[in-house]
Amino acid sequence: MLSLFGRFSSRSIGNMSLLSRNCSSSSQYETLVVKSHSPFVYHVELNRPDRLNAFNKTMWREVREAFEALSEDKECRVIVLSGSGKAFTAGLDLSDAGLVVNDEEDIARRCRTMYKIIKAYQGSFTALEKCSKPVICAVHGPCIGAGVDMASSADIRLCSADAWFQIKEVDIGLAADVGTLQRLPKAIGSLGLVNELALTARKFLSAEAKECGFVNTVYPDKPSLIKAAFEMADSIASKSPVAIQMTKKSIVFSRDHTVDESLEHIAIWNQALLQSEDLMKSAVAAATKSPLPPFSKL
Ligand SMILES: CC/C=C\C=C\CC(=O)SCCNC(=O)CCNC(=O)[C@H](O)C(C)(C)COP(=O)(O)OP(=O)(O)OC[C@H]1O[C@@H](n2cnc3c(N)ncnc32)[C@H](O)[C@@H]1OP(=O)(O)O
Repeated sequence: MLSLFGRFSSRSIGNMSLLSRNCSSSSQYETLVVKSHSPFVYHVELNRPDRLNAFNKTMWREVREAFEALSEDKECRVIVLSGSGKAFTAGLDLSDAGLVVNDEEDIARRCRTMYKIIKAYQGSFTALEKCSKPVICAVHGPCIGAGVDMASSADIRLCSADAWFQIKEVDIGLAADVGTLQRLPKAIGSLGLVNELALTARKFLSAEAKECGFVNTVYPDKPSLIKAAFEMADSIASKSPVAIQMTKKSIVFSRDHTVDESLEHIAIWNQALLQSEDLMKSAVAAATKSPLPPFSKL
């Protein structure tokens, strides 16, 4: 495997298929730490700190597997995503991108292989959006290239003051292709700013990320960021999982559909979900000014 850039030497080259292996949410991963943090709250930590959590082939695969597993895990109601070490992520692993793969001579065959890789990498971040549980993305330090794609597919973004973001792809000769150009305009509501950031690859700092609405809140440092992310997660986990999962589903659906289509979508779902025991339990708690009751697993 050739390195895309000589300076980023190849240290760990994943040799497993992009599209293989199913893990449960408690499985051991090579590039992630996935663990239960508090009742119904899971922590997914990008864990290649010596490579600044750059995405090698194994990490691309494991991210998809982890979020697909957590989506089905009844012990999980909400997920905090963060990075270990000094960066959230330096983006694509330039020594193990999986993009210089082709020994096939024919262009059509090479294209087919490349298409499958791009679709698989897209699927890794779409797995956050498709995950039935909300994902809170807590960014510290550099968040570059694929990192912005990943953060864009989370439901809530928080960051520390030292966080900085960069849609770096044009600097390495790529048009970003795993979600930033599709999701960021909808997250920050300014196509003009997305154009500027994606076309110039200039860095934007935590204050600008907050100002444009990409992150909700900026915390002074990583410990306070992580603490706040888990407090938010605990609050979400205390609520009806029926209500939380449907709220996420409806918000994601509504982003990409008309108001009429989205109202129809929630009406069809809620004709069933309004009959859930969670509604009655929550309504009684509200009426009697009692704390929320425990909810059955979902
Ligand atoms: C189908 C395609 C799908 C997705 C495409 C995504 C595109 C992208 O993600 S584009 C962005 C690619 N990333 C970069 O260009 C960032 C490169 N890194 C840096 O510029 C710097 O490392 C830094 C983030 C500014 C941090 O600098 P510094 O604090 O000085 O740390 P370093 O000494 O540079 O890095 C420490 C260590 O990590 C290795 N490393 C850093 N980034 C990457 C990377 N992207 N890929 C592989 N390895 C990386 C770096 O080589 C160092 O390793 P040593 O062995 O200690 O030298």
